Amino acid sequence: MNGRTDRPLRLGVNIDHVATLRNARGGRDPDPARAARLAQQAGADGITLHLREDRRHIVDADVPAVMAAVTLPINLEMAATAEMQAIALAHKPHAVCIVPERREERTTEGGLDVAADVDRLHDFIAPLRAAGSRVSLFIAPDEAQVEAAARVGAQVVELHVGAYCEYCADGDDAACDAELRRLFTASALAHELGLEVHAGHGLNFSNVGPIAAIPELVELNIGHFLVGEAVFIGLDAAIREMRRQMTQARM
Ligand SMILES: CC(=O)[C@@H](O)[C@H](O)COP(=O)(O)O
Ligand SMILES: NCC(=O)COP(=O)(O)O
Repeated sequence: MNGRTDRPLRLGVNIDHVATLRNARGGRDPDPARAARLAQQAGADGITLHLREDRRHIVDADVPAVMAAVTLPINLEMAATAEMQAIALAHKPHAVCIVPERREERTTEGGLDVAADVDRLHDFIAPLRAAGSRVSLFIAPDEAQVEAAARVGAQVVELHVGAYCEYCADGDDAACDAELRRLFTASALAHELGLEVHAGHGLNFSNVGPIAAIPELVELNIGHFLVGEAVFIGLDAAIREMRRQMTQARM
């Protein structure tokens, strides 16, 4: 699998888990808006934040605070609910990424089942697009889901790379390679259908290279690892190193 491409690859820094740490104690520190500012200074191309229905990390007030803190494009991740749609329409972020959510899950476990919800998602997306947000769907690298994403009017798909990251971490090379192939195939199909292709979830310094080499990808969203790594080397250094590895993988 050769990923040689001239297409630039953006890094969206997800600051959710700065809020996780803040919420562990209550109060204001550490401040996700400050993290977003620092990410911008370190060379991030965008800021991602996920306003979960249970507000376990990002809370409503973080959305305007982060938007005011940076000039970068904001990618608001959210479930396809009426409450979240109203919030997105009030703030009009650059991008809205619709993700599946279950309260019991520890983190986003899988992709959105777009194929099973075509009519509802079509109607849900239309006002977001009309308000000027680019609409992205967070999906598994599955051809039926990519085709459904194109049908419902999404402009972008973000491929969930969590399974690939887990197989690689477990040392299951066969499953890791098979998942990587699925990601290459889904990316090529999405691009062919006119969708912009992003990827994210669980990326770190050990697994980002093969993903960054997928030629159709134009954006990676990375958060949990970068916030964790910030404890050891600082957020600025963690973001710069991730950028370096992404660029290297692209060459
Ligand atoms: C959808 C997604 O992948 C991200 O939002 C990220 O994983 C951080 O949020 P959670 O850890 O709450 O899923
Ligand atoms: N959509 C994926 C994202 O924003 C970051 O995921 P993670 O790096 O926090 O797992």
